[in-house]
Amino acid sequence: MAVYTHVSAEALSAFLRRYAEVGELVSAKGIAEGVENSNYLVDTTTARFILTLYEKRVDVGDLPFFLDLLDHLADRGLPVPPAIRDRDGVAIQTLEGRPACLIRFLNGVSVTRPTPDQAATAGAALGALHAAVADFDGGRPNSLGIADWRPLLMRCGSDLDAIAPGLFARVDAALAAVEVAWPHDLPTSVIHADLFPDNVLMLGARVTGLIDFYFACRDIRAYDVAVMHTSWAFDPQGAPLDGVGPALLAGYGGALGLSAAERAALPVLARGACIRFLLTRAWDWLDTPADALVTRKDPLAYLRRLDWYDAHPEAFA
Ligand SMILES: Nc1ncnc2c1ncn2[C@@H]1O[C@H](COP(=O)(O)OP(=O)(O)O)[C@@H](O)[C@H]1O
Ligand SMILES: N[C@@H](CCOP(=O)(O)O)C(=O)O
Repeated sequence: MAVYTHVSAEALSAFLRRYAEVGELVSAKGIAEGVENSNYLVDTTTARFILTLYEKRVDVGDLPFFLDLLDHLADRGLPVPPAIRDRDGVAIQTLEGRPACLIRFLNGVSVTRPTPDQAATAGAALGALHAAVADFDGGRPNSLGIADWRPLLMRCGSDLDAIAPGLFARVDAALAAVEVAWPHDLPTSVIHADLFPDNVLMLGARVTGLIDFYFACRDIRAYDVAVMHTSWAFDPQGAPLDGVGPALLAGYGGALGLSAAERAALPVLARGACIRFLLTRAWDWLDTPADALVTRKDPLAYLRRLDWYDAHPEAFA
């Protein structure tokens, strides 16, 4: 469960009074999913909201970019949850000493074993997102992009071998190969950078919500497709799901299209995405505070994906 900061009922009641038409607090529960921020499901006398308190990896200076991006995407009809503004028009608040936003609740559930139909509509939603940001001027560099992976590997160091014997050497070698082959001339744009199944809300095969834009940044657009492939085309343990990867690419291709150069780069982009999530999961695995209500995510599920991509060069043909 991701609740790092505890919010008292008194503080939350006072917080909600900053907003017009939000009503009085009825209940608040810490949300089990998520690992980055503290999230609460808040019911009031008028509606349901998500309360997010921003934690370790979110820089408060980046919040205006994230919120502007959500407003931009919502204006273009994408199912994203804008932050609610208070009576003074302020979206970014402080609660229990942390930056915090009250966010519109969206219906839907995230799938753990996507079907090809669900992957196709989710891929199309990423294509629509990339189309919609074509006229969005904001941006921030990717704070977990390829240049950050080797420093993160070195920070984890030999502790990686406590997770699995030989893990440091395996990731070191895989990263060296990715660094050599990384493309530098593909189209860039604002990307989500973390569009895992748990960040897409669905009803059946309909996408009802795209959430958790707190890694959004400017980077290689096809890297976003690769991140989706690594997270959608496998079960949570890292075993491939029949037909899901091709359906995802077809959905994205139908909405926006992949150039030959982008498609050719997907194998290295996907291996890079595996390394990124393996390393951040490993760091969290080694570093999670003992009293945090958070379920650590398995780094080795991304080692299995890395092995699978190595063994299946035809995956993106
Ligand atoms: N706007 C929203 N509408 C409905 N549920 C949401 C919304 N935002 C977050 N959630 C729920 O909260 C969970 C954690 O949110 P998320 O932003 O992924 O957290 P984190 O940033 O900590 O990873 C999601 O998996 C989802 O269940
Ligand atoms: N998606 C990443 C971790 C970020 O957590 P999220 O709940 O915001 O997606 C992973 O699974 O390692």
